[in-house]
Amino acid sequence: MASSCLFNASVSSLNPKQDPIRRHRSTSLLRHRPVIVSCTADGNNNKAPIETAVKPPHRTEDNIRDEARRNRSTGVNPFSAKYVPFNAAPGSTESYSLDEIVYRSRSGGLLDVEHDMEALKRFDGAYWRDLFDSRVGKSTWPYGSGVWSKKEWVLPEIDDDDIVSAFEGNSNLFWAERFGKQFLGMNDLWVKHCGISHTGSFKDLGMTVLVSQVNRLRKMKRPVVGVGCASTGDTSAALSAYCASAGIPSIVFLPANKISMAQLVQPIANGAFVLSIDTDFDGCMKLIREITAELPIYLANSLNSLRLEGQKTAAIEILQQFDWQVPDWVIVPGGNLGNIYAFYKGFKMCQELGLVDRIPRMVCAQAANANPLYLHYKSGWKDFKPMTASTTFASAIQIGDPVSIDRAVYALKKCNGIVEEATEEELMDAMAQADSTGMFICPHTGVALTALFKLRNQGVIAPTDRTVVVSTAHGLKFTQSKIDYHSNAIPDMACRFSNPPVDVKADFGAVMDVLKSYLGSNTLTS
Ligand SMILES: Cc1ncc(COP(=O)(O)O)c(C=O)c1O
Ligand SMILES: N[C@@H](CCOP(=O)(O)O)C(=O)O
Repeated sequence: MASSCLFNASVSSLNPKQDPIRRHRSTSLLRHRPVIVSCTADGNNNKAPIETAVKPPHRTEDNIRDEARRNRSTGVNPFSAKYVPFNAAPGSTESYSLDEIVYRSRSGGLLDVEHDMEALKRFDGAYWRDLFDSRVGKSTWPYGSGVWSKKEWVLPEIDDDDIVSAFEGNSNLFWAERFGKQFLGMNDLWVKHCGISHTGSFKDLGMTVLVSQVNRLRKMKRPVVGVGCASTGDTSAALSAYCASAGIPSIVFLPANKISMAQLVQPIANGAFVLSIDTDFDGCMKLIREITAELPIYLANSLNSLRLEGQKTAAIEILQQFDWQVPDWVIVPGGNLGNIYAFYKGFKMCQELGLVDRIPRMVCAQAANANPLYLHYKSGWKDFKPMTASTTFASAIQIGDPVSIDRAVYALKKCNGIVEEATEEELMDAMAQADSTGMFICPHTGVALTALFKLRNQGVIAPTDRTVVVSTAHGLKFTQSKIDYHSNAIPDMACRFSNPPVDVKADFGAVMDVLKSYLGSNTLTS
C-alpha cells in the first residue's frame, strides 16, 4: 500500500541509505531546523520514515499536543515491537503484542521487548544519530522528552496522543572534575545525573513508557482499573506522578518504615492509594505480583519489560552526550536489577544499529547489606541465592531477591562486566566526599562511587579511562542520611568527612574567634 508524505511527497520515496546526497542535505538541515516526522511506505515495504525539516508555523490556538496531532503522519509506520521470552531459545516463536497484559513467558521466565531490527536497520547509524540529535532541546511533542526523542526504538507504535510525559530524560552528564582529580587521580570522570528528573530518580524514564501504554490500553477499553507497584520509594514516586498526570488510579505497596520521608510523601501528595506494609521490599514485591494476578491492576515494577525500554534511553543519551563516542566504563548501582540490563540494551542497540562500534564495560554496584548479585558473581556465577537484605542507608536498593537477576547476569556476561559492593561506611564516605566537591548525591550513588574507588585502587580502571557513574536519585530525597552522617550520629561509623555546623553565640567577638580559628590566620583583621 502506498501512502503519502505530509509535507514533502517528492522526497518521501527516498531511502537515505541509498541516497547519500539526500542524506547529506537532510543532515545539515536537521542540525538547524526543527523536525517533524512524516512517514512513508510502499508496497514492497522497503521505504521508511523520512524526516522533513519544514515545521509549519505554530498556531496560537494549538498546544503542543494539538500541534503534534495536526502534523501527524498518515503514513504506515514501518517500526514495531513485541514481547518475547527473555533470552529465548533459538527457534522460539513465542511472542505477544505489547497490547496484551502479560509479564511472564509461558515457562514462567522473564519477557523482553524485541524490536523489528531489520526495519530499524534500513537506516544507517548516521541517520539515527542525526535524528536523535535533531530532537534535543526542542519542545515538539513528544520529542522534548529524552525518552520519546528515541520513540522509534522505545514504543514505535504508540499514538503520540496517548503518551504521558513530563519531558523526562536529557539529564545532565556532569564532568566530575574536582572529585575525579582530588580523590581518584582521574581526569575524565563523569556523573550521569538521572536523579535530576521530574520525580527525582531514573524511574521516570521507564514510567513514562509504562503509563503511556496503560493510557493506550484504557482508551482501547482494556480492563485496567489502576496501576500498582511494590517500591523502595522511587518507583512509587514515579508511578503516582505519571498516573496522576493522566488521571489513572495508582496503588503502591511500601515496606513500612523502610523508605525516606521525602519518598513517602511523594505518592501521598500525588493521590496514590498507599499501603504501608509490615514487610520488606521483597515481601511487597511478592504481594503485588499475587494481587495483580487476581485484580485488573497493571504491574508497574521492572518485572514488566516495558519499563526497561524507557530506562535504556539513558545509555543512548550518554553516548549522544559524548558525541557518539563510547566511554570505557559505566557504573550503575543495582537493586531489583532491571536498570543494569536496560543500560546494556541501550548500548547494544546503538552498536547493532551502527551508531557506535563497541559498548562500554559495565560495573554493577551493590550495598554489602543487600548483595545477592555480588555474592553470585564472586561464586563464579554458580548458584544464585536470594537473601534477606539488611538495613542500608542505600535504602532504595535494599533488595534480596531481585526480579531481574537473569537479565543482570546476561548483561554483565555480555559486556565483560564486574560486580562490586560497598559497606555502609564506604558508601556514606563516598557520598560525603562527592558532596564536598559540589554534588549532592544519594547513598546509592555513593555505592557506585565506592565501586569506582575500589576498581581504581586495584588498577582495573585506569586514571585516564573515560568513566561514567550513574547517579540514580536526587540527594534531596535522602537528607536524613546526610544529617545523621554530618552530625556524627551513626553508631560505629567514623564519619571521616563530616562537616557539622558550629554553634556560636550571637556576639561579634565570639563569631570573630570562631572565624579566625577556621581561617587559621588573622586575615580578616589585617
Ligand atoms: C535510587 C535507586 N538507585 C538504584 C536502584 C536500583 O535499580 P534496579 O532496581 O533497576 O537495579 C533503585 C531501585 O531499585 C533506586 O531507586
Ligand atoms: N528501587 C526501586 C525498587 C523496585 O524496582 P523496580 O525497578 O522493579 O520498580 C523502587 O524505587 O521501588
